[in-house]
Amino acid sequence: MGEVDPAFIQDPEHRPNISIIQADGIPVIDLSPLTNHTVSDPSALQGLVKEIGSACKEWGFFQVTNHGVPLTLRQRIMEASRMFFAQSLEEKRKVRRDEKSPNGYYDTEHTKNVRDWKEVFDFQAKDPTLIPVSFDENDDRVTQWINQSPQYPPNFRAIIEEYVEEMEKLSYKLMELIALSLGLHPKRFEEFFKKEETSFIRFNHYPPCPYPHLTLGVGRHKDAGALTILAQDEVGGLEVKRKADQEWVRVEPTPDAYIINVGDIIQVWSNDAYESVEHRAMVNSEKERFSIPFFFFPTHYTQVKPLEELVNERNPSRYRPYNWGKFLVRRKGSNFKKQNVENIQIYHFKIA
Ligand SMILES: O=C(O)CCC(=O)C(=O)O
Ligand SMILES: [Fe+2]
Repeated sequence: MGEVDPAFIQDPEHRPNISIIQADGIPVIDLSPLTNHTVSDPSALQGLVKEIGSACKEWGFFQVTNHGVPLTLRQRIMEASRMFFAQSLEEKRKVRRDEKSPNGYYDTEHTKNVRDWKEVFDFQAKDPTLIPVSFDENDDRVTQWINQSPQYPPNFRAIIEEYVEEMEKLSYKLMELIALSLGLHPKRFEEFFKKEETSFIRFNHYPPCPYPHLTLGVGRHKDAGALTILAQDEVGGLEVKRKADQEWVRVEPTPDAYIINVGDIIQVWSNDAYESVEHRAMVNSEKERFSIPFFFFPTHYTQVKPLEELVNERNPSRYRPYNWGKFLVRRKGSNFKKQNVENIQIYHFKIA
């Protein structure tokens, strides 16, 4: 093995610590009260809502069990992902993304301008997805992002579509619980997503890496959307920055659980009551690893700002409104290739 390409090397202060701390305490929340009661009967859900609220406040991350997503579907999609990535680079590049059409395969993603040790396949939940042409505030034109259909495995697209439907169902349930935990109407968030959400699903493949002390599968970052629902395989590697002491702690794989995290949009909607937490993925020198995050994103025309019910004179709004579609377009462009400027972040909209 030759020298590592410098594009992959993390600055010394961001390199992974090989002697990891086990995450004690990422809450595991049993969602079975949801299947036994409907959210229209909030009293039956009080305990659950409280657990969700504390997890969002104290960790920004939690795992859910009894979530209703069939295990067989999860196994099928994991297997399909393995089959897709096992193909030659030439085959995968037939469904490659480019700057204009950001869905499909690529292996050159950068997080904070350092290259990630991974390859990826992205697929929009809605096909087509409506999105602004550019991040220029004065440009009102809207375009469509469409999906690419890999030829192999043959039923990949159908499995993805079935799985995305389950991810959407779970996202809506979680948003209802989060709304209740903030004292809001359970359907408060629905209008931001219905029909024209910009959500997407990502297939991550982290090949074995001979330099696990220098590189990361995904560098430290916060998720920009509302919620992320992550399936990770049994290898493990996800690390979360624990709010209590700012230490990196590992989230151990749990076979049938999903890992949920609050994204930047919930941080803004809740006016910082719930914070989006930094996380990253380690690579492994021996084993390859697969993960599948679903990013629940609102409609492109959503103006993201703290909810009126959650601000008052004593707790004034901490953010200026921003347009989600413009934010997303700008973000996608900068993840695609190394740039010399910092990525757009929600703190750019923070009211000092
Ligand atoms: O693979 C993982 O465990 C995390 C991936 C992630 O954080 C992301 O894709 O945003
Ligand atoms: Fe992430």
